[in-house]
Amino acid sequence: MVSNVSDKSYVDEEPLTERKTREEKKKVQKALLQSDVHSKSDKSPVTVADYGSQAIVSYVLEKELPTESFLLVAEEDSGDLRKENGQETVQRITELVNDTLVVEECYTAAALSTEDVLRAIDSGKSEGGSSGRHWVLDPIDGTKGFLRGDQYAIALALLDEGKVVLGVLACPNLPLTSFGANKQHSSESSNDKIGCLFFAKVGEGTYMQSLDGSSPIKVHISAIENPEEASFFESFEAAHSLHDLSSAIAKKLGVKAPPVRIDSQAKYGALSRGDGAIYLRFPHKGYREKIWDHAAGSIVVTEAGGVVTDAAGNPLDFSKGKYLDLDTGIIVTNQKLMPSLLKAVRESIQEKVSSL
Ligand SMILES: Nc1ncnc2c1ncn2[C@@H]1O[C@H](COP(=O)(O)O)[C@@H](OP(=O)(O)O)[C@H]1O
Ligand SMILES: [Mg+2]
Ligand SMILES: [Mg+2]
Ligand SMILES: [Mg+2]
Repeated sequence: MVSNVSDKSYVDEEPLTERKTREEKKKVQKALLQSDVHSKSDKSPVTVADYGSQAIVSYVLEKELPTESFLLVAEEDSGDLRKENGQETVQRITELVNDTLVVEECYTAAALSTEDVLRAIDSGKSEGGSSGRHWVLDPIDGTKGFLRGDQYAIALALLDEGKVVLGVLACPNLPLTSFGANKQHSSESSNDKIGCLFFAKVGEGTYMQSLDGSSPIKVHISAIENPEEASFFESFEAAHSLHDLSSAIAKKLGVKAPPVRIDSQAKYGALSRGDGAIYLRFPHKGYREKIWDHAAGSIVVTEAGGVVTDAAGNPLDFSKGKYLDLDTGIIVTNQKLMPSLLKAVRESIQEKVSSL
């Protein structure tokens, strides 16, 4: 639920020229991506944009925070790029990074070398943990969505003594107005202005602004108490979350709307402004969730009044290093719906186990 709907600039339709520019940019983006996609050892995709984003955020954070001891836990590393056949890709990333930094005038003094870029990527090698402060970065969350031209997010959080105290989520393809059960998953289908930035600091609430810089507005999670009126989010990718289990849970709960499937932590952002009321995530057996996939999103939701837990109702523990130790899955909703959601989750999991 957006708390200040009187801000007209926020809900205006995108002018035709801007929409054309956006469509042009997307065409360029797609053309770039064809040759710039690689496969990691776990078979997941990584692109020059993932590496470039990590290099830029890491470089800028270190420049902006010179007095802090700088520890960063980030998804990507330079291992594959340093191999013999990685040279061309590093060159490409370095060009993209320099082109991007040039836009920000204060970073134009000297172009970064390929070694500077590799070093910036590798600044993200911290393991995290329960002591001190750690930045946590997913340079592109939802790479598969990014490749499809759908939703993705750049997700940055700050951990202090293992607790998330700050979160920023940039969602370049998320419409500024609602993105719920009544909208299709692809931003191509929408005439709304797109590009949202969510940010939350512990104790201070969650705010959203457009990525091109409108003034921030405070956002709140849905206040829906009746599950029949609720809609729920889940991963677009069936490989990332058990769609049949979430469908059983939704049915048990009485949710009528079909699932809204979108990629990335854009789900947390959309939830924080009340686009839907529930987020269900049940990875296939054996998958271990990483902190960068949830740190920023979880504070964006909790500061907007939501609750984020594992399937047993435990809060997420970000103090154990790179991985989250979870009971089965992650569920998110408002405080009123959480008890009945937990009950539906528990019963559906039991039924699934006993049917095996
Ligand atoms: N088998 C799996 N099960 C659950 N999550 C997975 C997965 N394989 C990859 N992921 C994670 O799911 C994230 C995307 O989440 P979503 O499904 O909500 O879009 C990926 O982030 P990246 O795209 O940053 O690698 C990746 O970390
Ligand atoms: Mg990835
Ligand atoms: Mg991710
Ligand atoms: Mg990623």
